[in-house]
Amino acid sequence: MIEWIPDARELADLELLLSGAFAPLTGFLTAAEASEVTEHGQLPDGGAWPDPIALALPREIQPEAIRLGDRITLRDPEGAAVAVLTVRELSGDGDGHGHGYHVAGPVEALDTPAYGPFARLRRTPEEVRKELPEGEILAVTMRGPLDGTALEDVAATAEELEAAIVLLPLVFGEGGPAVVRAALKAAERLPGSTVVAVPLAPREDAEIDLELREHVARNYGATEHYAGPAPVAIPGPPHRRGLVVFFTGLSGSGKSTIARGLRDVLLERGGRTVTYLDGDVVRRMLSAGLTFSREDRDRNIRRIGFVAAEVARHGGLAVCAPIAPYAATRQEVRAMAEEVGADFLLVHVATPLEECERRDRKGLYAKARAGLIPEFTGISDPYEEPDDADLVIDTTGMSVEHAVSTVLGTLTSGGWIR
Ligand SMILES: Nc1ncnc2c1ncn2[C@@H]1O[C@H](COP(=O)(O)OS(=O)(=O)O)[C@@H](OP(=O)(O)O)[C@H]1O
Ligand SMILES: Nc1ncnc2c1ncn2[C@@H]1O[C@H](COP(=O)(O)OP(=O)(O)O)[C@@H](O)[C@H]1O
Repeated sequence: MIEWIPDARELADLELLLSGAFAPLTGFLTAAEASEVTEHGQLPDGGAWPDPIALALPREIQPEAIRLGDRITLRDPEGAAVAVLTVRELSGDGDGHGHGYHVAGPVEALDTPAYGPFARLRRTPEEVRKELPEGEILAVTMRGPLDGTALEDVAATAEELEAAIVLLPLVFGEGGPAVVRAALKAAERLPGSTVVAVPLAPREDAEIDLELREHVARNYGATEHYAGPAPVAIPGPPHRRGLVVFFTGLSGSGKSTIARGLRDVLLERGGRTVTYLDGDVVRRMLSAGLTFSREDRDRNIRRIGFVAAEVARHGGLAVCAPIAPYAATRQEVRAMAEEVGADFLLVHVATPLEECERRDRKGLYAKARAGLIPEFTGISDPYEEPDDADLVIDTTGMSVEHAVSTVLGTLTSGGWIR
């Protein structure tokens, strides 16, 4: 049976497809529907629709594994089966790894109990419409608090139209619960108003975002839509934000030595909590039993990324120092950190192979050259040089202290430490 976990944005769209908030859509769009939407802002039947709601085939699933008519289970990250999608179309010009493919088809809800913050406020348009009074309905979509002016505007508009008010906090990502709290607060000032949480992920294009908000509002019974002001994003200062410092480089390049030195200096200075995910400790605990195949290296790096992002989610500073030879996997870890609102710093310890091999502290290169260790990075296994490093250090002829203070300099100039 084929099943997977769509990404956060796809899951949010899925919830709206299932609840009817994306009506008339009942599933993920085919390529033809999507191009009609993108080019003409409408569905093939002529109805206006702003955004191609698409579902990507995950890289680990081969396109050949998908057949028309297959029923695919879609799960949330905690494993709960959320919906079944019946495949109507598989489209795309993938690169052979399933990348670039999209799966289209109708979705059906499974009877999954709702959980998550404010789950009780995530109600379907049908339920909400039933409870609303006859007459005008003013729906307010919000991505942040309603300031005083906006509150006055909403109250005045509702009065003028003699409309009932529905507040629709648009919840997506870490900031979701705060938007619902803002809506509940606004509701106290707007008597008779109803609050319904809607998992609508923001769209990059402001016009599309607004149109989509209007569609959702209409489905919730709105005769009039008020788009709440865009939130003023004030990210905390860098020294309070979570940070992942991720060293990558060949074996013997100096990653662990610099990472340990950095950890020690940070602990001596104080002011930040530090978690050092030592490569050996990770391989012994988190990744026990994994080999050095591409799949296992990727698993290892994703596990490190997961833990580091959890540390950073709470404002901590995580230092990691695996080889991490694959660019795409390093990119995934960067995305994991950024998804929780943390910063990510990639440090490429670019000591050349010759120098690493000359050091050969553990005698591994000699063994690898002798063919005793298969798939050894740099000898018989690839290392993809980063082109997105925030800092590059070649430690050849450099003291350890100098290398550590170079990283420390970057942290200071970026404001992560004071
Ligand atoms: N085949 C092969 N290739 C590379 N390295 C090997 C291999 N087998 C064992 N070792 C030892 O394992 C250390 C690298 O582990 P990592 O977890 O950092 O590797 S990876 O990021 O998952 O690729 C690495 O340690 P460091 O020298 O600290 O980098 C090696 O000592
Ligand atoms: N400037 C430097 N920075 C880091 N390590 C250095 C430096 N100069 C020499 N070395 C030596 O290089 C070796 C690097 O080993 P290690 O830190 O375990 O590398 P990795 O974790 O990348 O495998 C150590 O023996 C270390 O003393």
